[in-house]
Amino acid sequence: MATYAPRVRSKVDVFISQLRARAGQPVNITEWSMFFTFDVMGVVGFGKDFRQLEDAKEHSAIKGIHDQMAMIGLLSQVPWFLYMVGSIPAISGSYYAFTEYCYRQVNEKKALWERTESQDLTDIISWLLKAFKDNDPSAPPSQRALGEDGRVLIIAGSDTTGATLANAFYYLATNPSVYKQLQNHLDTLFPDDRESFTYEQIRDIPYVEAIMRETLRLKPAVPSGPPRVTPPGGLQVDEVWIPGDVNIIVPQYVLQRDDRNFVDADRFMPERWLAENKGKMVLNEEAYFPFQIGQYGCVGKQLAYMNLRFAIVLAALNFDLGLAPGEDGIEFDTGAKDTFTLTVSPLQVIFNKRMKA
Ligand code: HEM
Repeated sequence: MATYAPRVRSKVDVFISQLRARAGQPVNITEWSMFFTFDVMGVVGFGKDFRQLEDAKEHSAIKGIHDQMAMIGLLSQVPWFLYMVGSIPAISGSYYAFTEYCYRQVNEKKALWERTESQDLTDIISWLLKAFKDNDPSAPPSQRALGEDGRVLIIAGSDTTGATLANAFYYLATNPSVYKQLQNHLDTLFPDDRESFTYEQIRDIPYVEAIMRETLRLKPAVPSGPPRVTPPGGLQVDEVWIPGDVNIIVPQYVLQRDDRNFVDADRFMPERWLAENKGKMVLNEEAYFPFQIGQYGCVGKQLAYMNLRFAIVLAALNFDLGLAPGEDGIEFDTGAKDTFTLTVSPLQVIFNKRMKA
């Protein structure tokens, strides 16, 4: 993870400088959050910069993924059908184009390795490629599976983190007292310099952690979670018997908003996660699992946190923010769709440069 920090930081710096250039004007923070997280995943996933932040527009390979997520959301309950549809260009359109793009990146890297015999292990796909070449038992079983891993990596890492960052900005813009408290806290930690801290210095700031946790509790980026299959002998859950080989889901969104698990469960209250309140406000921590748990739990959790920590801390140190005139946030708050990952609506936010205290 430590080797990713400078690359993530350099992308966050572009993100912040673009917000600075648009200070005082409405910014669609959903779009910019996605630019940021897709760019990061391109760089640390493939060693390929999509440069969406620099160009202020969506890369052609990524265009359309969000429309296609609707199809994925619907068909992921029938994985074999999704696989089949995803392979037919005429039906799957830009989803197919993105798949092809990812396969090409993996193939190019593989060819480069074969030509140069140098194995540059600075991005995630290179580790998978190395495992594949070494016939490691953990490796993807075929060239196609390797390409699929590349595709899944980008979608799983970018869409989720981008939606979470946009959600965090929504909560910060609509809860000014929380944002002020965050800024005061960070000002105390970094009184003289708002830019040159290390990742180590921001990786465990309780109020920042609380804001991320609370955002992921109310708006988990994979709201229903992937399906699981019951064991062949069936499964007893309290008084309910589920037969064997049945697909089930345990939706985070529902459990994480249940008053039996969290006091005032529908309200954004980051302070519930602070040590002094947790015992009273988090009634059942086992019901909190935005990254899922167990051996199939998200492999990218720490990378997601790194993106979010850098972006939230730098934004709070550099800007005051609020919803843009004419933006009430209602469509953003209520119109998000469960398309396997969470598809969020545009949100117009104004960032104003902070005066030096
Ligand atoms: C806030 C951000 C994120 C959330 C909420 C999230 C959540 C999840 C969840 C719930 C799963 C399903 C786990 C299971 O099946 O038990 C998952 C899988 C996965 N995540 Fe994340 N994730 C996030 C960010 C990332 C990042 C940054 C990466 C990049 C490395 C990543 C890579 C993956 C991969 C490769 C899988 C496996 C997908 C598969 O098996 O098809 N995720 N994630």
